[in-house]
Amino acid sequence: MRYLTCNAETAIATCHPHSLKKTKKPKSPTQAHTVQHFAYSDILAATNHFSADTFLGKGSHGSVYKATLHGGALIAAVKKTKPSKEIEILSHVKSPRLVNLIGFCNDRTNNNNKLIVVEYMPNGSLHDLLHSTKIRPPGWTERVRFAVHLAKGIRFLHSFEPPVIHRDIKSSNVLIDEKWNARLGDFGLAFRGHAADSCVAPAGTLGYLDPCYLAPGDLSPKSDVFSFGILLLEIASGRHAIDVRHSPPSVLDWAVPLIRRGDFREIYDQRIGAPPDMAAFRRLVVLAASCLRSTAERRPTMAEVVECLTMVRKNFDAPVMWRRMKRRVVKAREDLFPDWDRSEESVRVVKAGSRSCRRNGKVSSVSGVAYESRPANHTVRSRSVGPGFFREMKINSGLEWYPSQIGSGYRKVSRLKRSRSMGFLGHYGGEWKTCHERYKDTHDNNYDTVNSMEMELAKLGIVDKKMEQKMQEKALVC
Ligand SMILES: Nc1ncnc2c1ncn2[C@@H]1O[C@H](COP(=O)(O)OP(=O)(O)OP(=O)(O)O)[C@@H](O)[C@H]1O
Repeated sequence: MRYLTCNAETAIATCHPHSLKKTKKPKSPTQAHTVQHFAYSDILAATNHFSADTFLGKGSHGSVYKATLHGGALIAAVKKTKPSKEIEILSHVKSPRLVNLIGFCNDRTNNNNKLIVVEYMPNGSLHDLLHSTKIRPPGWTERVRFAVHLAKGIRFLHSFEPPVIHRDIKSSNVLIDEKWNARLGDFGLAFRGHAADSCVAPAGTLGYLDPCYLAPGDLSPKSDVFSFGILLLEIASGRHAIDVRHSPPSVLDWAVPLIRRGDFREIYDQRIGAPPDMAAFRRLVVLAASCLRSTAERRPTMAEVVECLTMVRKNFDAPVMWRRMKRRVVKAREDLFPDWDRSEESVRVVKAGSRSCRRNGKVSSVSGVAYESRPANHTVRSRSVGPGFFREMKINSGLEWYPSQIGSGYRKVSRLKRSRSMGFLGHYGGEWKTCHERYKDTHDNNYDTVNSMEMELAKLGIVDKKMEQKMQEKALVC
């Protein structure tokens, strides 16, 4: 993809070179941080004379190389940059959500140019992750996580007074660090100032460029919001911003009518299957559509985008959290009671009550899906359960035998007090016992609440703080 205007000299704003001031105290230091001035000979040595084995990639301004500096203590990326405000801007902004500047060096091959040394991102770009056919595309949790990281990075830039406007938000400028966090890089087109100060030609990348940004005076942080909206659609659908193999080629023209019609299932990336929470996915793409509104003023601010995405992320994470919690509790119980007869075990997890379930007259506090881990020779199944099932369970409080409604044989169930409750029954000493009862027997402790077991596990460090809080909220039934 090419820049609409890629003459960096004209594209970079130089109108107001006053220092940056932040309106809100940021989490990370924002004062001009130490920028190292490297000797050209050091860069040559660090990149092995810009050899092919240190080559990382090629952009429209030149190649990027991996550099090993300070005797191996610092790994960085070195790239050529045209005369621009990139170094000045980057030296004032530093955040874990950005590819930060380490230093620079005068380019001996062209005195007008500089080589900039930035943090090395070992896991490539978001563009490669989403579109490469050689690797497995990232799953939903990762995608939403990347979107939140990126939104926070842009919010950070916009929170300056005057704001920093990136102007080139796209998946190839989002790089992934060693901890698999997404960071925004390439500030070659970045501008700081207000629209009125802008005297530079509109610039950006086709497919991501705000249609409202036609003249220098049109520039605003909302142009970044628009590009971020395109990127959100790219993350959700796995489609390129512009792909001539599709009709319409633009992800915007394809997805927005589908969102308007409520055809959300058409949008998600089919390569990774349906999102774990369709309602959260709907919120994600509706947020993308609001970032793409044709009137810039009607688009949300990046602070609002972060708020919305954070909520979406919680919904996406919830099913994963539950699976992880179930695994941890099972493992913890196995560690504590090695003699537990797993083949006789019955595990029931009931997920959160859905609105449709309530509407259908099913049990109000329990959803329609139950997951069961059956005795060893049975496979794990899920099925819908109606009100009758739970009515009976309410009457028969405590532990009861229940005829199996799927397959043959009997299973043990525990009383379900609340939605999202989970019960474990084990066969021990000829009796069915909950892990809580078993624990009481073993340790002769007087535990009076169903949460005590989990609290104990937390004390042992088996369950982390977050999990502990979650379990207290949800009151596991043992
Ligand atoms: N800090 C970095 N760490 C690791 N790899 C990097 C880093 N910066 C860039 N790269 C790699 O180099 C490639 C080229 O980067 P560059 O920013 O010059 O261009 P681009 O963003 O791909 O395209 P354009 O210049 O058109 O915006 C990237 O795709 C990426 O794979």
